[in-house]
Amino acid sequence: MESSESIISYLSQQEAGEIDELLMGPVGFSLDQLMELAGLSVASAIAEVYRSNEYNRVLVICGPGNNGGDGLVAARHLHHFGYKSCICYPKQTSKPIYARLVTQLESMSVPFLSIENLPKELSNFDILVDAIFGFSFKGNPWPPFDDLIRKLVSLKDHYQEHPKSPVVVSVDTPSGWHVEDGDTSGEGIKPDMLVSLTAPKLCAKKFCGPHHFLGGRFVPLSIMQKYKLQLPPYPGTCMCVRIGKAPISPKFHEKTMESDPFVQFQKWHDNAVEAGVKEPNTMALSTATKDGKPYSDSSSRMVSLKKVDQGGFVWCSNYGSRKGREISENPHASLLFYWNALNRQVRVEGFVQKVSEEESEEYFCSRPREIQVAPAVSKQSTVVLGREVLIQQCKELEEKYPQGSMMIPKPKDWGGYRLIPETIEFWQGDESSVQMRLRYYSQVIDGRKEWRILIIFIASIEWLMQPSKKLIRNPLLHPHSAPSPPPPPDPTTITNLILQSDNPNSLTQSLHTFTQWTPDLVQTILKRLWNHAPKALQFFQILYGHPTYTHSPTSFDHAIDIAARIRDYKSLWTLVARMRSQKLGPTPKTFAIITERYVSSGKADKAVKVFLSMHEHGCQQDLNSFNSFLDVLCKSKRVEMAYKLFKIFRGRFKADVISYNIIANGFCLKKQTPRALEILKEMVERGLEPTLTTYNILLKGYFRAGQVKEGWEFFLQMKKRNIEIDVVSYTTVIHGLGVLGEVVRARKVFDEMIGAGVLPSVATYNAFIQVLCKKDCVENAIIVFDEMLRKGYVPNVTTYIVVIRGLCHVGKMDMAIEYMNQMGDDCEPNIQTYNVVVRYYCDDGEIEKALEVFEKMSGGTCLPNLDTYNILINAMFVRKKSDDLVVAGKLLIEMVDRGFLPRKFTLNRVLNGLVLTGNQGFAQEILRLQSKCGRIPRHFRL
Ligand SMILES: NC(=O)C1=CN([C@@H]2O[C@H](COP(=O)(O)OP(=O)(O)OC[C@H]3O[C@@H](n4cnc5c(N)ncnc54)[C@H](O)[C@@H]3O)[C@@H](O)[C@H]2O)[C@@H](O)CC1
Ligand SMILES: [K+]
Repeated sequence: MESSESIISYLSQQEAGEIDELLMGPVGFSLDQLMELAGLSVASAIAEVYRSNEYNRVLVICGPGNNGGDGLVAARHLHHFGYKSCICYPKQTSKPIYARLVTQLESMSVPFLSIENLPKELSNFDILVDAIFGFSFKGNPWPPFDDLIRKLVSLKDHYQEHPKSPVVVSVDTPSGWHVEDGDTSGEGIKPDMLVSLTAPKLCAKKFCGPHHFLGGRFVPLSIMQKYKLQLPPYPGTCMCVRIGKAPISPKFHEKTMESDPFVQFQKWHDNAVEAGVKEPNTMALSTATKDGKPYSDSSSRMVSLKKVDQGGFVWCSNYGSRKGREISENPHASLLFYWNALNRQVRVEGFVQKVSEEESEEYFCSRPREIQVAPAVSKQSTVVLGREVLIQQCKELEEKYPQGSMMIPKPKDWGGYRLIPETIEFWQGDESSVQMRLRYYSQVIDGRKEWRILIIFIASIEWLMQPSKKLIRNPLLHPHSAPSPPPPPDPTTITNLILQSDNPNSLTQSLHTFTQWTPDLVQTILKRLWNHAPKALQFFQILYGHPTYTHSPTSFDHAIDIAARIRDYKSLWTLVARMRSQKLGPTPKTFAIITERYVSSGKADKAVKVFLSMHEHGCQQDLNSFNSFLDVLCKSKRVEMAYKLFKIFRGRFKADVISYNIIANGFCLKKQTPRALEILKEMVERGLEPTLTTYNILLKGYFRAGQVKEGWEFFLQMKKRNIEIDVVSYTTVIHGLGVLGEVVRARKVFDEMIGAGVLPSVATYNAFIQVLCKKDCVENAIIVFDEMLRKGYVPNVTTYIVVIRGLCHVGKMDMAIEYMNQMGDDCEPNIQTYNVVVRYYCDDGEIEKALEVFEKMSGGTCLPNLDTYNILINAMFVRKKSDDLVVAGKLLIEMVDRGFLPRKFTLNRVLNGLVLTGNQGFAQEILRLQSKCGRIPRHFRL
């Protein structure tokens, strides 16, 4: 046995065996006892590092010996700690001790999975516990353990680039490693955590994962002495102790933050202590005079944190000091902690109160005597006659209150202060360019203080604007080198900055200082903010005031569309006026957007007025704008209104074949093919020739109206009359036949078109795949999808949606998600894709998974829309849990915040639910929200 440089002993295989025999011989332990304690320490160590709310699903893989037994015990404790344990125990022994462990787990309904039933990828789990082999392992692992170990190895390879892969925790030794020489091949498992039992084995020297713990708190002094064991002491009542330092700067992610800032502070403080930060309690205290102007009338100094609890942050001081004086005239102060080793900072702002006299008394008594003396003699911040005088005073005090006799009394003007925080902000430095601050701020709701969280991404804009610091060169030193180009602007970073900002002034400043705006960049950002209309409009407005950048007509159209979508007609017309004053429009396209939005919000009459008044805004109506407007009306099934208008104005605008096609299409959409035919007859009578589009419209009309026979006849006629049938005609027939249940015929047409010299388009494939999903089976749809890929087609978002929906529909959710994950950069999932998945998860009662997808959307480039919110809110009533209703309430608040109007029914349902489950306070908040939406219920009382 040898002791490492950091006073830890490592055991050889033989020593481990000997100690084992001693423990169960002369020392008097039974095997059950040792195993119980070992398993408990493994579970405790896991719980210390991997919290059950982030890492919940655990698979414990148990080997044939005692190491496996430890695993069984650990699984039981983890279950009680709130984890979801699963066991894989392929070589169960009949020895009673193991049989009992198995019975215990079975009685708790902990599932046992056979090797065959293990998921192919172990990535379904958050934690994999390797309890396969311990210190008695020799040679190479035999089946089936060789395969299991290989799985653990390849998992690490496969998931190296993936941020969320399961962590591997090895019990006593990493299985497959030589007990003394470690991972000699270099191809063994690489656990993230090792829990050494009794004492680390020699192989543990080679462990280089982030978490090494020692467990098995049962070694008596006799064994310690006999083997000269040097081991770290177990703190307090802990079953395990960390060996070595905690990893520096664990990843900082908003999802892992606590909802209570005091709990979060404690967590970071603990990390600082574990990481060996020298003075984790030291903080800078800043105070100010009454009208505290910065620099002149404020002051900072380091003080030591005495205590932190839900009441606030406490430190002690002389009340007569400068800080004391400043606090007495201005109770606002701030604290700043900086934990260098972790690159973390916490800022606390709030106001300060003196603690009670008793509390101060208590703090004073708890101080070591040497520190009691100083405040007792010093009058802080007053001039002392000399060092000697002070030393003399200390001496006198010591004589007056000799050690061990009377206590030194607390000086009158010494005591504690408590800062009651209003905001607490956590910051962690990061390698990446986007850094995050998390700010908690308190709000009083119904007399109760509640914490809200604000996530702020920083360094983004400045970083975008300047060449990175490393690139800055002194032009005098490098006269010939071209200035480094600034890094390309990143729309995601800017979008996040806008989403997270709660301060319009600083956002304006950031966006204005950036000078490289282009219409493309602005449009990308507007698109990303599509489902957060208020933010999108704020962004547009800020850039409208930009010193050098001017919006393009397309950006104006985007902004107008967004304003119209949330029915903010005032902003809409302001934007139109601005467009005009800048001589950028409004264009016919602008009016197409405006009229479409009016029509879709049920204001068709208003839309007509807008169309007829276009010229008053400086945009003359013409045939194109007339046709566009007719199309808007027809597509929203207002064909009668369109037809009336058409009859009035066809002379004025000289209606063409496109106008007639639009009206005919309008009737087809309403399944009125005879009316469509009438219109077309009229057209021919007026001397206008039908085009291929005209025929395709009719063809589609027949199928839409369910007239398969007529549709088919018409198709044959088209062929017969030598009309050059195009890919649209074929796609229409394939889709039409298929949707009406004629899958075999649809397939025949699909096969036939290539023979006829017409190549299917992606739309044709989409139509066919959809037909197969709906009327045949999803497996066949996937065959066609694969064929499409093989032939070099690039599927689009619709293709994926169709396949994903098909899979969801038959309950193959995992596969659907796989397809969604396959969608590349050029074809990212859009809102419809997400909504399909969210909807099916909700329908299956998998609310958590639905919320997980929702979270992913909220944090990504595709924000949720009205449908997403409606689907999720409705799902929150299924389980009849009061927590779910709170989530529903939060979703409501968020959707209104983003410019979506909830239905009255939805609002009332959530309100009722909250009241019935005793959430009156929150219900009040929803009620306020309701008045904000202008939808106050008539018969509602809290
Ligand atoms: N202080 C101690 O001695 C304690 C030991 N405990 C645990 O007990 C472990 C040691 O237990 P065991 O001695 O039962 O042995 P292990 O659990 O290390 O495993 C040995 C088992 O694997 C089999 N085996 C050995 N080499 C193999 C190979 N190449 N391929 C396939 N199978 C192989 C053996 O037949 C035996 O069944 C420790 O690592 C620790 O986890 C704890 O339960 C409690 C206290
Ligand atoms: K192991």
